[in-house]
Amino acid sequence: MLLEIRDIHVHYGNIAALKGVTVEVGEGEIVTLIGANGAGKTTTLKTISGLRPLTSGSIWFEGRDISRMPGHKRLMAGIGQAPEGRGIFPGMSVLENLYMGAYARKGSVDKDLQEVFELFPRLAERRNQPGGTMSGGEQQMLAIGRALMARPRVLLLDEPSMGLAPMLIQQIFTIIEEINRRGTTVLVVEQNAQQALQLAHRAYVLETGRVVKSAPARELLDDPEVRAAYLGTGAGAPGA
Ligand SMILES: Nc1ncnc2c1ncn2[C@@H]1O[C@H](COP(=O)(O)OP(=O)(O)OP(=O)(O)O)[C@@H](O)[C@H]1O
Repeated sequence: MLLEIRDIHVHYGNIAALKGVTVEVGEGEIVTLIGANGAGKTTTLKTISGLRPLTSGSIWFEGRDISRMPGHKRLMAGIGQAPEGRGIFPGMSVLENLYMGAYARKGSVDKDLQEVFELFPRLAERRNQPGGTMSGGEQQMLAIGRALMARPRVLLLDEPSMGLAPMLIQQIFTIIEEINRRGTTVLVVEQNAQQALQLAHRAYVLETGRVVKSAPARELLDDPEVRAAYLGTGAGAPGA
């Protein structure tokens, strides 16, 4: 396994946000975590990238226990994240934002910049525009592009579809597929379960800090409980 999250418990003060979450991500896979608001999806990603400490359990990356490794070292080790709510630098240009993504890296970044511009032609067109004046969808592209500049082995994506129009959601998911096809492993957290399950190879369903199901994504698309709870197409719904 490239990334293994083993039975992690995470607290905010006295509140248990994760109560024993186990997730595995194999090399080359797209894995998705789906679940309702507050299920613990964002907390899981933040714990993997080192933004939240563990109470117990462990995280393994390329066979190494990284549970206590500081966040910046995890980034350098190959764990890249595009955070929820974009998190780009609003006063910096698109190009500067992209260069910031590569700050912890050695070597030339020209090839990576070229690849990001290939994936997101819109960023190339607007390379000199301040990041903060880009549209919501463009900022999402910029956040993903910036994360790719670090050349991650696994890319953590937090709700890439959030706040986007349906056409743009489709576009972002197609690009994530392409990023994966070019060799990057992806762990994506989504409320948009339908799209996420169509994109991913495998999926985990989180409920109040626990994994309640894990299966090939296609199977969950046909699972009556998942359809009722997350796809709005359960028994009695049109098309069920
Ligand atoms: N900074 C915080 N302080 C206290 N509690 C928090 C904090 N961040 C998250 N929580 C709590 O931890 C639990 C898990 O939250 P988390 O953000 O991981 O859920 P989520 O599945 O990503 O939800 P959403 O889809 O709404 O983003 C929730 O009960 C939330 O209220």
